Amino acid sequence: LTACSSKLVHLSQVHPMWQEPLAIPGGDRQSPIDIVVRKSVFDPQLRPLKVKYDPRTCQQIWNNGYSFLVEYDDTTDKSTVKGGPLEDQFRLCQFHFHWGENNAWGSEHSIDRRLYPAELHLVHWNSDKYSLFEEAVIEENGLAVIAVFLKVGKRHEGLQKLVDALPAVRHKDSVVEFTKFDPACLLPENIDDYWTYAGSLTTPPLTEAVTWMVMKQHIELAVFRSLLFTSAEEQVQRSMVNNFRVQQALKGRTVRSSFT
Ligand SMILES: CC#CCOc1ccc(CNS(N)(=O)=O)cc1
Ligand SMILES: [Zn+2]
Repeated sequence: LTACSSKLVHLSQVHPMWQEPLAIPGGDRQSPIDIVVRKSVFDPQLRPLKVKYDPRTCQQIWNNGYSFLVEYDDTTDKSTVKGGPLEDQFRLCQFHFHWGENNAWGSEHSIDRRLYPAELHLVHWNSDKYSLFEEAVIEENGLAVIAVFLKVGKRHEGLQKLVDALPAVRHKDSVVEFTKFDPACLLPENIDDYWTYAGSLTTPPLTEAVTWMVMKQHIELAVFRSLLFTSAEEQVQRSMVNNFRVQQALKGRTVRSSFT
């Protein structure tokens, strides 16, 4: 156990990939969580999500040693999400994935304890209230992340372009230009059915700034695990797998559903 400020952080919570900060901000709305379907509450006031993505805002892929991020130009409101549980408009800044070493696990959230082989996160920040991601990341209404579960299955044409670019970013800190990719192709057909709850980033800085929207419908693709955590120089190349955080306590939060 590590005592820090008023919070005791059990080291077993620490993900092997990185040491979690000793003082987790607040600590009563952490992510990810298991979504217990029978305990989720249908909220008829939840509107459909309105997603508008412009492929021209796609810029590059970056291997940050923990995942690979596809980064978008978020200096204008060209790629945004609003509606659903959101009071404001949120700009897309990047998307990335979490996956396991096999198909038995890899997702961060689970549905009635069911894990998926991987999970996509589309990260957005509140551009109605803040002018930069860095400002929004510490505000409780600052971020909105759309989570989509991935299952191993048929080839996904849209994603194949991304998978084909991954060998160029095999090593930590490598970046490759990547343009004209429409992230809407990663969304399931049905984005009206989702669960939503107040949570946090699942990677540092773990700030409790995220309105999560977890899609009920998953997408399918052939699997990728060709990435590395380590730089080219390091002798031992560790493959990048199991980059998910342990699940966190619900601490009394309610998970709402947009569907019955
Ligand atoms: C300032 C700053 C910063 C770090 O920015 C991010 C952005 C996205 C993420 C992804 N976290 S997750 N897995 O919850 O979507 C983490 C840190
Ligand atoms: Zn993530």
